[in-house]
Amino acid sequence: MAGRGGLLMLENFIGGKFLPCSSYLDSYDPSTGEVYCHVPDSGEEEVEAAVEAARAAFPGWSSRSPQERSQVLQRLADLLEQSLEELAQAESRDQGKTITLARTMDIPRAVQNFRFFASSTLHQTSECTQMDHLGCLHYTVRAPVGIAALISPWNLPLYLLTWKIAPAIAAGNTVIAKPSELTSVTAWMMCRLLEKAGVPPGVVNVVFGTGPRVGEALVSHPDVPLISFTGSQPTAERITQLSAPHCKKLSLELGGKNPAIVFEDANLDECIPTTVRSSFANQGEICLCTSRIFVQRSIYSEFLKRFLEATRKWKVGIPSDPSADMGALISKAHLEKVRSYIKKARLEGAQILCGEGVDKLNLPPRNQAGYFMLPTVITDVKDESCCMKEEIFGPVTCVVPFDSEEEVIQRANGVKYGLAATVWSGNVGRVHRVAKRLQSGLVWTNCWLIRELNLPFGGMKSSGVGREGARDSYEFFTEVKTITVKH
Ligand SMILES: NC(=O)C1=CN([C@@H]2O[C@H](COP(=O)(O)OP(=O)(O)OC[C@H]3O[C@@H](n4cnc5c(N)ncnc54)[C@H](O)[C@@H]3O)[C@@H](O)[C@H]2O)C=CC1
Ligand SMILES: N/C(=C\C=C\C(=O)O)C(=O)O
Repeated sequence: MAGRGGLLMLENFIGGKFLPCSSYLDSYDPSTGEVYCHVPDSGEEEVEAAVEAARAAFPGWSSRSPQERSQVLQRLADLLEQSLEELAQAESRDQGKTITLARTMDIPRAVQNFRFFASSTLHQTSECTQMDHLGCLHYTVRAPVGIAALISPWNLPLYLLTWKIAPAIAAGNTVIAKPSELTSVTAWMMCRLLEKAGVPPGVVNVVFGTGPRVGEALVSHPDVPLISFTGSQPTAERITQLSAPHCKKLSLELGGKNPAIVFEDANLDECIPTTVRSSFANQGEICLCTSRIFVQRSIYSEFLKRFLEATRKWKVGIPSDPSADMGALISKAHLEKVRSYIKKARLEGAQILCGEGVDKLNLPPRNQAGYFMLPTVITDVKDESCCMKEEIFGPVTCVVPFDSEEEVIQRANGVKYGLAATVWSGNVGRVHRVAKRLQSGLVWTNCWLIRELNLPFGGMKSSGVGREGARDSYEFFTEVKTITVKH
């Protein structure tokens, strides 16, 4: 919808209707630094209306059969797929990611999320045990919980939001989604498809705005018993505090400081291009991205030389350029934060081998104020450095040598996060041994980001609470009851 100054103006989606808001936020095109869209700056009033709509829709939606709900999800997947190109263009512009990534990863995965949970929800079973000596049979039943708050970040906007909406509504809940205020457009576009897909009014409500205003009103609302959140650890702490008085169910998917461990028997022809991708895909703005690369000393020099060559070929370009490997970072503030880590590394005596401050970035005049930076490789950095400890969430990776298996396991585990590790080795015994000892919710060996949606996804330590996936999401979005029958 065109609004003030011909710019796109989004509206909240509550009870099946698009509703204007009394105030709006500016949303920037990361590739130019210009305002191109206005996003509702919602607050308590909008949350109250969304809760009312979600509450009214719950009895009807939760009493439909899984098959009926599944059909609605399948129709929504089909409609999203029919709009794939339009959604990909919008996601790329709104987030700064390349059009290629939006086309081949973000939007296809959003479609797949609905298809996957439309199917998996049909195959959930409950438990039953016998106690014949007492003449008892025990079984479990599961029921949707109620109104779910779904809060998502800006890095994979529709991908991560639909990863929450799909299982929540498949299980019979009604939802209030709050996308990141920095990337709201594709969620709003999805709302335009809900009625046609057969989603009844009030089953999916979307309120736009900032975390401190609308986010906090949502998570502290007494009639919202469960919260699924993906984002940063400080925000997760705040949400935990606000929800604690109500004992809400929480699923928290947080950040990472993910190690790649490259042993001397690794296949470098596969390892190097994959590790460039795992470090810099989506501008390094994926919680699963590699940011600490431990390389066995005997191959360290060769690895570094080849890794740098490959990184220099990783093309930074405007998001609409189909040949670009990397687009713009999400915001000016985020770009400055990422750059500040390079400055700190320099002050600590680390070497910046390529990228920020070393190589020149060529951009068209229109994009000079965009939030671009080059993929950056740091070496000679200590494990205690903030670049090796903190989540940078940008196109920055550190490469350091190691000597033994035991040493590298200790060092890889020596951070507060525990989300995703990669292990590169041709020795199958070592791969299993190391994977087992890493403190990490996910370990990819000789590959990265191959997702099996059935299996648990999530992190340990400060990387999160709970898991998502076919069974895990179903369990989170339902309440279980154990029934004992004496016969
Ligand atoms: N999945 C991940 O691991 C992600 C990690 N991050 C990390 O977080 C850093 C900051 O990025 P942000 O966008 O500020 O992440 P954030 O955690 O503040 O934002 C994520 C979502 O939470 C909402 N939110 C923020 N404060 C809230 C509050 N008090 N109550 C309820 N909802 C709230 C935001 O509006 C957004 O929808 C990044 O630099 C990166 O390090 C960011 C995005 C995703
Ligand atoms: N949660 C994030 C990525 C998830 C990817 C997936 O489910 O495949 C993130 O980057 O925040």
